[in-house]
Amino acid sequence: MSAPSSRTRRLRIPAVVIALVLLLGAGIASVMGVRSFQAANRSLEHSYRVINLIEATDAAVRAAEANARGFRNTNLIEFRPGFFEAVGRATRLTEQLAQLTADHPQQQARARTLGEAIATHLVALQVLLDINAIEATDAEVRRRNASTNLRRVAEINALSQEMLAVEQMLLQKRRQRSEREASTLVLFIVLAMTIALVLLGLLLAGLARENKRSRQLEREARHAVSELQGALVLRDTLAEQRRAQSVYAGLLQSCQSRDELVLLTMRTMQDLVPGSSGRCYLSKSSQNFLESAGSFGDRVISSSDVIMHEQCWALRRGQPHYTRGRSGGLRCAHIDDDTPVDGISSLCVPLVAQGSSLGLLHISGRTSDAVEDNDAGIIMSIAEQMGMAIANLQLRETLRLQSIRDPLTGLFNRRYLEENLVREMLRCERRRLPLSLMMLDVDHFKRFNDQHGHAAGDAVLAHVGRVLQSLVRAEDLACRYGGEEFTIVLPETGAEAAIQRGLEICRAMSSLTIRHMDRMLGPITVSIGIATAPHDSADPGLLLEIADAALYRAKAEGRDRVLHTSAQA
Ligand SMILES: Nc1nc2c(ncn2[C@@H]2O[C@H](COP(=O)(O)OP(=O)(O)OP(=O)(O)O)[C@@H](O)[C@H]2O)c(=O)[nH]1
Repeated sequence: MSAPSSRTRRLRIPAVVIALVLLLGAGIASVMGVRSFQAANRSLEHSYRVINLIEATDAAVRAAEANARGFRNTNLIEFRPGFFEAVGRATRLTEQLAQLTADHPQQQARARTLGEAIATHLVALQVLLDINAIEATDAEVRRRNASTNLRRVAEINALSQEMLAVEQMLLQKRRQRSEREASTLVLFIVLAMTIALVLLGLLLAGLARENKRSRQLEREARHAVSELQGALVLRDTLAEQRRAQSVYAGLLQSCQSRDELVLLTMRTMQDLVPGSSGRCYLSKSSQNFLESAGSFGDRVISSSDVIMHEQCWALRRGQPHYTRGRSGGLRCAHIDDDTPVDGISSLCVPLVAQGSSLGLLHISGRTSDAVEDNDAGIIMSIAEQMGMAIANLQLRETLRLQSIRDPLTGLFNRRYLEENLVREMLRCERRRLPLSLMMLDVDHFKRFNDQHGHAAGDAVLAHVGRVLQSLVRAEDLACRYGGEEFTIVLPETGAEAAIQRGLEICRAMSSLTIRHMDRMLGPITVSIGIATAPHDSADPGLLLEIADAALYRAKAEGRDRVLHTSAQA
């Protein structure tokens, strides 16, 4: 593409020079032609003037002859002036003829000869006017004179004719030369103009082609610039998205709860895919449905708050499921039927970690501005990180529960009790409210173990744990203190209320029927010792000891009872 255009460009200057030279040549030729035409006209005019002079001279000589003869024949005096006027005219004309033919020496020589002959002839004619002299002349002399006159007239005629013929010939030659020159000139001008016009036409065509090519290149350059700008914007967007993802990954590690994690994810999604909206569903442990845990954006598609596992293609297949408009894939059953289809894209991405399904990210948006390829990549990356974060959170929660819960009864363990008893006592003390502490021990548990076996004993302890959990308030702390001994912290509870609660527990335990290995166990009874702060002590360790002492006394007094340091039930 570049080689021909550069060759054309190289030829352009010589072509312009040639075209200009040809046009200049045509111009000069035109001027020269006009001048040559003028010169030819002048020489033609000159020839015509010479011819006219010859004919006028001849006419003047004839007029002189006619007047001379008229006078001699009629003797009328009127012929004399005409004669002399004709003689004078003939003499002037012969002189003019000699001057006019100065450009042609031979013609001038003829003109002079003719002038001399005419002059001689006119002198001879003048003799005719002198009648007396003629009559005095004898007949022989007159006859000789007449013969001489005739010869001179013939000579004058011959000279005139010769001059006329020569002038006609010159006229003819000049005319032919003028025509030849004119034809050559016209041919040259036509050729020069044609070549110049062809060259200029070719140049203009080349320029037009180049102009078109330049415009095309300009368009391509503009397109390339806009593509580059688009690429730069995309690069910036991707960099911003990478930065947001890295911030998200960092913050994920610090999330303390699923709610926090969902909130963070929704905000991040809002930033990363601003044109879309979405929801996050989390699985309920050991249940076959997912609940909406958070959302972002203005919803363009309506999806159920609770979805069954089988309602979502992504959950069923364990991989992302993408739909685009009416014809772009099957919609999941959790999307409401009456939501618009055309121009809407949606993407369901399962939240998976270590092979187990933890939830679902459902993103939707208008096809033009959301859930495109890049967005889908981001959403899947976010879903992957979120899945792992949820799994980590669950693991942490499990470990935390394991560290504070007793695995057999599900109640808090002794370490948790000791940590939280101090806090609860301080809180109640600040608010000037009482706090009761209950120590509970299963009666004759050794005997029970011995009769039914250790596994049956474990089953009883697990049941006791469940009963205690069901009988305490949410703010109470039910703990397994160790072995078959339990502790319940009752914040904001005075001695009376604590004793009532203890009695309820005793009744619930004695009516407990436990089935283990197809055998009915029980009934069981429990003994309970209670101490209340700040009445008994404001010190957690001491309060425990006082409650334990009350329990010891309850055992000593016959078991299956509740005993408070300050009162007995
Ligand atoms: N099955 C089972 N037994 C336990 C567990 N922890 C402690 N024990 C048993 O509980 C019994 C406690 O017996 P003791 O402390 O002598 O008291 P008791 O037999 O309950 O008699 P009193 O408390 O005086 O009514 C022991 O035999 C322990 O082995 C446990 O986790 N599971």
